[in-house]
Amino acid sequence: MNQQGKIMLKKTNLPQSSKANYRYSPFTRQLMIFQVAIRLLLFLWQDRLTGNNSSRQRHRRAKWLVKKLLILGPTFIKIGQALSTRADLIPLEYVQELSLLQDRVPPFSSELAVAVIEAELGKPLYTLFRDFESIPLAAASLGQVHKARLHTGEDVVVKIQRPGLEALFNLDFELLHRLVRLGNRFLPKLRKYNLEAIYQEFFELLYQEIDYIHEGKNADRFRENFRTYNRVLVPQVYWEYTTKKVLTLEYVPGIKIDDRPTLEASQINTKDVIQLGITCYLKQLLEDGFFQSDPHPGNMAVSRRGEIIFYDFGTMAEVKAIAQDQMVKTFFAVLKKDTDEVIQTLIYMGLIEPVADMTPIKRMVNFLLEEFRDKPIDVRAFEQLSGEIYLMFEQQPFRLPPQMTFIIKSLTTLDGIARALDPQYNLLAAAQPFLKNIAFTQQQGNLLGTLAKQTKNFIQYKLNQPSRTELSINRLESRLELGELQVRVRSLESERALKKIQLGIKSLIYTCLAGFTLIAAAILLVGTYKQVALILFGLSGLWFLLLLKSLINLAFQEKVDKIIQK
Ligand SMILES: Nc1ncnc2c1ncn2[C@@H]1O[C@H](COP(=O)(O)OP(=O)(O)OP(=O)(O)O)[C@@H](O)[C@H]1O
Repeated sequence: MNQQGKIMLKKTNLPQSSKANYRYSPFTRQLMIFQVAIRLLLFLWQDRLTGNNSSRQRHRRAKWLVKKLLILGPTFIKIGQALSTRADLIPLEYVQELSLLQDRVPPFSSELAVAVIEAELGKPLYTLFRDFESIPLAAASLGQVHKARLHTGEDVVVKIQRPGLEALFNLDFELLHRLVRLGNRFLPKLRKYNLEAIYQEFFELLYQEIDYIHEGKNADRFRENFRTYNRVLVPQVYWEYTTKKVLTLEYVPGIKIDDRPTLEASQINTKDVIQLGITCYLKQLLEDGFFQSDPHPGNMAVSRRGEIIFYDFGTMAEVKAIAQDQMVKTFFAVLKKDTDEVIQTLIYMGLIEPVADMTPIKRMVNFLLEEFRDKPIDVRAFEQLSGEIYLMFEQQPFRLPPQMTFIIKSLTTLDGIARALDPQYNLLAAAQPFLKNIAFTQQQGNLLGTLAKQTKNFIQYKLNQPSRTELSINRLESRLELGELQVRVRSLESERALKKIQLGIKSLIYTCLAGFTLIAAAILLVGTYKQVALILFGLSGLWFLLLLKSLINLAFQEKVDKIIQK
């Protein structure tokens, strides 16, 4: 505080947002959003028409979209980031490009930050804080974090929402809803994607993120869940300095969790950090059913004493927690690659919906168990899996519950962090302490019984492991049984063949119509009906165009078939 009792605000050197308030007229904003949507649709239509649907082209289009989302600002940056976890909704190339979409939004000025604090807390800044650092510790698309000190001497961080953000969200979501309704009305092909449900999902998700009271409550719940873990730190919330747009938290500094050189220089055992990180995540997911759905490296840090600090509780997800003996059973089911048991647990947790034909889900879980059990999780392998799903569900879109996609994304992110710390690490080995912890700290007879039984079964299973030849025959057998590969592929093949026949017949009809109208027009032209002849010429032109479109579709279909057969 300076002599006049006012806090001096140093000017920040960081570039500041020119459009800090995001005030647009509804008309201008509608124009901006609709322009991007229409251009994207036209690009996609053009690619489809010209058969230019290569992965390179999709990357090009996705890069263009990322640029536009950045220009459209916070709402769209957040939607893009949320979409980047949805390999079940959008093509892989878009997933890859959108996952590079960072909150590269310049910070807003400290004067604006102070104005928000004073308006929200209803008091001048100097009565609230003894010190307030004008240069933010971090700035993202939704808000920025400033360090401050209370009059009682405690160091805190103040997270301030970007001015005008809520109004922008309201306007953008209203316009997006309008777009969804228009799409459903005029583009019937879009209906099968159930855009309304996707819109609702994103709407709820993003509105939660701009309510800091909600975030503070999440932080309290998370801290309570980890109260017996003395190596986990969750900053306290200062509720008297918190509103929907201002969140004041205890200042808990740390080293960024993936910063291996600094961790090693501070003599922190990185293997220990990995084990603790995995244990914390498994606990969140399995024991509490309440987990951080976006555990990126900025949301976790390590204290000088090796404790893990969690920041940011804006995006928490919930699943049904499972009983501990079920957890042990599932753990062994993963070890034994028992697809059915794993699926039963996923259904119970609400992560998979039981449907009549569980074949694709079984294939997916089987693939995951094969791919990831003993190896590091590789995003590319997940992409390969999504590729298979895309192929199978070309005609019938397949949606995973959002929680499942959060878990997959979280696991791949955590895996990336763990590998940055120790390239040799193994997920299952790192998960052992968690299992031991639940088995031996609770001392429940029931649980120990399950553990003993499962261990005995597992040893028996290991002893009865078939030879390599038997194993490959079994695998072939189970693949046939699981995927009913031949039957399904043939059914897709026959659907594609049917589509080609339809296109062939269409082309034939258009050829006949074009030929017939052209001849009729030529005959009438030499007679007295010149005006009718002109109309018929125009009509034959139209048939030619439709013929051209159907031939292009046919060529496109041929190309797709060739790619699939490769
Ligand atoms: N309690 C805290 N103590 C110390 N530093 C903190 C604290 N909370 C946040 N930070 C710092 O601020 C950064 C951003 O915080 P946080 O993730 O909560 O903000 P955000 O606006 O939600 O960002 P994003 O959306 O990118 O995750 C953290 O990475 C951390 O460096």
